[in-house]
Amino acid sequence: MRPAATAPELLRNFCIIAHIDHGKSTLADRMLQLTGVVEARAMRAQYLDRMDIERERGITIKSQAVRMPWEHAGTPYALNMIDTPGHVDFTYEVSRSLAACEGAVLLVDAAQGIEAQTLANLYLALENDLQIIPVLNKIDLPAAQPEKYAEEIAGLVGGDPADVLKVSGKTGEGVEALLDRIVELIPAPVGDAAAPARAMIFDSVYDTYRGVVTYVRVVDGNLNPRERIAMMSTRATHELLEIGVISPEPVPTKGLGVGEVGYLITGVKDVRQSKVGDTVTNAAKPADQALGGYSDPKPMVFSGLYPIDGSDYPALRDALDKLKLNDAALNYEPETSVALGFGFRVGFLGLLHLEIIRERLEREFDLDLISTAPNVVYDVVLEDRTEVHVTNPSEFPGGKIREVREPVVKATILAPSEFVGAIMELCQSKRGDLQGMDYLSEDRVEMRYTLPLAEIVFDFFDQLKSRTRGYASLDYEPTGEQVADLVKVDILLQGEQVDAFSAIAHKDKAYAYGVMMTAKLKELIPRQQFEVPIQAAIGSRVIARETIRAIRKDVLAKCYGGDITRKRKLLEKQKEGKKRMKTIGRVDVPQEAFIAALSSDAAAPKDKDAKKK
Ligand SMILES: Nc1nc2c(ncn2[C@@H]2O[C@H](COP(=O)(O)OP(=O)(O)OP(=O)(O)O)[C@@H](O)[C@H]2O)c(=O)[nH]1
Repeated sequence: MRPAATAPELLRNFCIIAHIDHGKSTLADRMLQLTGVVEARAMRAQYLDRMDIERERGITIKSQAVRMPWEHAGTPYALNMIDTPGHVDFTYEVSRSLAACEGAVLLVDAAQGIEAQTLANLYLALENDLQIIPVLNKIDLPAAQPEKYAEEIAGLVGGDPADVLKVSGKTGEGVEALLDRIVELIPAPVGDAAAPARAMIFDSVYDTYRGVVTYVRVVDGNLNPRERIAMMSTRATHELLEIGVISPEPVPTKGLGVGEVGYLITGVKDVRQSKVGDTVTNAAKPADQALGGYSDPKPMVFSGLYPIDGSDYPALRDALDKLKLNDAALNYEPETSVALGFGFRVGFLGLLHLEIIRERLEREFDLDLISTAPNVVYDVVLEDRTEVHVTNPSEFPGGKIREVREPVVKATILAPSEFVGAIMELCQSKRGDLQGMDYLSEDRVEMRYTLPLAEIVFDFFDQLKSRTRGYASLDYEPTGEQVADLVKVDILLQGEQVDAFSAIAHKDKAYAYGVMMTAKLKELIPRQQFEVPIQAAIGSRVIARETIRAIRKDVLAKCYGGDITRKRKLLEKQKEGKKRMKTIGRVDVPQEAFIAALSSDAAAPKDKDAKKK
């Protein structure tokens, strides 16, 4: 028998928000086990190895929203735990998950205290009017200081330090009390059961076997299997093939009512047809007004992706199309580069997103790629006030420019107070503006900066970590644009511009970029039969120059006389080598030189740790 919908007063929808590694997944696993959703025996095999389970069941579970039964004071409740990604790149995903909940468990490592993402997530939760349950985790650790951090948290969210729950996701201590607290404190969802159905899409994933699986939270009315539903933004209608809850596998139900969280399957094949933030309604009896949606995620960082082997171009296009099915935030357009041939200009949410996509393309689709140095988006206003949106440095307009605007972020840095000086120095060197500073306790400080996105995209996080011996944490969110003194630096080989190396830089840093790039290319490009000047220029003004001296490369020099076949072989080989060269003007540049120059320390994204999930 398929279960019927649950009454709203018996439902609790919550999420767990935490800084990376504070133990969210471990606590979630423990809850699944304590509520009997996953048996203790199966626990290890299944939940700690999510990828396997996804493959086995042929549905992408990712535990976006798991329903758990929990009895409190003799009454059976259903708790929906909604997953939120932890990294800054995906803040927009966090906020949409939060919109599906009434409460949040704010989880803090009892040995670490509050970190930057704890704050960022807490603010998002407060903006969504969620009931916050503060919890200290990992109290089993010898280094845990629950009393100290309970005070820190109480100072932040208000309330009595004694009310901060103390748990261990590892041993399970305190987790039952937490489940009880969720029932007691988090409000039951409210909605109009008699109104036309309205359900908010908070996630949608593509599954090879079942097509798109859409995760929804019902606000008003109800959705039932076999009826026709309509997407309110596009008016497209689909038949509801299956509807149900995840517990922990998909369980079809007789429908979903007010406040319920579950999944829908309609047989569409493209996540864009089931857009996150859209409202699902009943096609026969549609609602008048959509729920407040989310804004579309806007790509923040762009990079050119080119196959190393030009004949892989169609394969790259197919691979991107496939990834797009499951990632509505991925954007790309074909692009050609004199130096790199055919490829795509791809827009990402941030560097982590870029790295994930690149890695998936290489691993799952077996492609060898070059990616150009990532850049942010600039708005250039010309003298006649026309605006140009620049996603590729080589498109930066020449001629008279009135102003250039670049994206800025609001960054929050948390660190022990002894590092304040070091952090200020770093932020200053990155054109940061201190907005405010607060002491969370006597030895921990929160610093707020506005920084150009372009400055933190590269090695900011690495530098922050090294200057604070790993103690600082960082979070940031876009806050708009600012006018800045930016110029385009071109790199020229024998007077020919090489598009892949153009960069947009702040005026004070343009010279350094020019010197660095020309010196590096001098190392990488083999000597030619004529002299090759390498120049860096802003407009027509050359700011740096190196010269590769001429050489006559005679491959036959070593074979005197005789053997004609041997000579031929050498000449053949030389021809082969030439094929892998790109000719810029008259200069032959080996493919490897491009790869080496573009994946240099200066150009490569490095702040890896900033962004595990
Ligand atoms: N001693 C102890 N270790 C814990 C506890 N909870 C989690 N851990 C450890 O802390 C580390 C991070 O735990 P996760 O559950 O993966 O943390 P997370 O917040 O989900 O991390 P991300 O998924 O990377 O964001 C793991 O090595 C866990 O084994 C706990 O209660 N006690």
